[in-house]
Amino acid sequence: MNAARKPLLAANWKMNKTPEEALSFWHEFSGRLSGETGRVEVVICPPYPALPALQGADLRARGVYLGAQNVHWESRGAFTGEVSPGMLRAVGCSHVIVGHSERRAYFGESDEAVKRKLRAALEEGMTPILCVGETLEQRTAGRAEEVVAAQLTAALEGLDTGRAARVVVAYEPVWAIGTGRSAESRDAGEMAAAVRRRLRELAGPAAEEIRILYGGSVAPDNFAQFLAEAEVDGGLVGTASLRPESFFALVASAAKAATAQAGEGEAQ
Ligand SMILES: O=C[C@H](O)COP(=O)(O)O
Repeated sequence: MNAARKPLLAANWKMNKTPEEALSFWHEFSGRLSGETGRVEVVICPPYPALPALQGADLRARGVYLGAQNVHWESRGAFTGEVSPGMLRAVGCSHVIVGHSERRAYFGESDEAVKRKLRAALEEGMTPILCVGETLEQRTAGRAEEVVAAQLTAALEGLDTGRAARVVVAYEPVWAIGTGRSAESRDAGEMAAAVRRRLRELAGPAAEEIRILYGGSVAPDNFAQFLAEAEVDGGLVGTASLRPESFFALVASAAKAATAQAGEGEAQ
């Protein structure tokens, strides 16, 4: 982490929780909050049908943001099953995940589609959380950095610096997602540093403002190690975000790390 960037923790519930279950989670989770959201940007990304229920709850009053897991790039039209950025805004979303590896792998989402989604989200004033990451095969072949750099280039090349600064990048090694096998924090730190280098090439000084998250089997017992890496600014969390107590433990851990870092900054 770096005191110059506010850490961000996003819950990606994937295809889990009805509106009722989402509200039940929120009541239990919010009951535990006591000021952590002043230090950490917390985002909850439920499935689409649960968005209105959470929009009607007191997330914003408690400093928590609402996000979506996907978006289409067009604003309206004959695109059966798709949802536009404006529609997400209308149900309270300020953030949206784009290019998650599950969307790339299971739904054929191309780099070009990811780029369009990212730009459409920015155009609507939303914060896109751009997911990048290599497969195990690519890592074993020593191509992890090259693959991630290409994904970043495809999504971000040509973006003006004002918009680029609003992007959040989530580095998620595909082999670590939902497997219980997280990356070693040192490897994640090295990949985050490689992401930052590529961002500098693509976005110049705006790169220093872009938060880089780690995702892939993040859990309360390993998260602090990732946050200790200089270029890791938070997490994109699947499984451990489904239970209020474990997601809160992650939020508390990030808030503690941010407080410690702010203290170090003041002491210098
Ligand atoms: O978006 C979240 C990631 O895919 C990580 O999922 P996970 O925490 O279940 O490994």
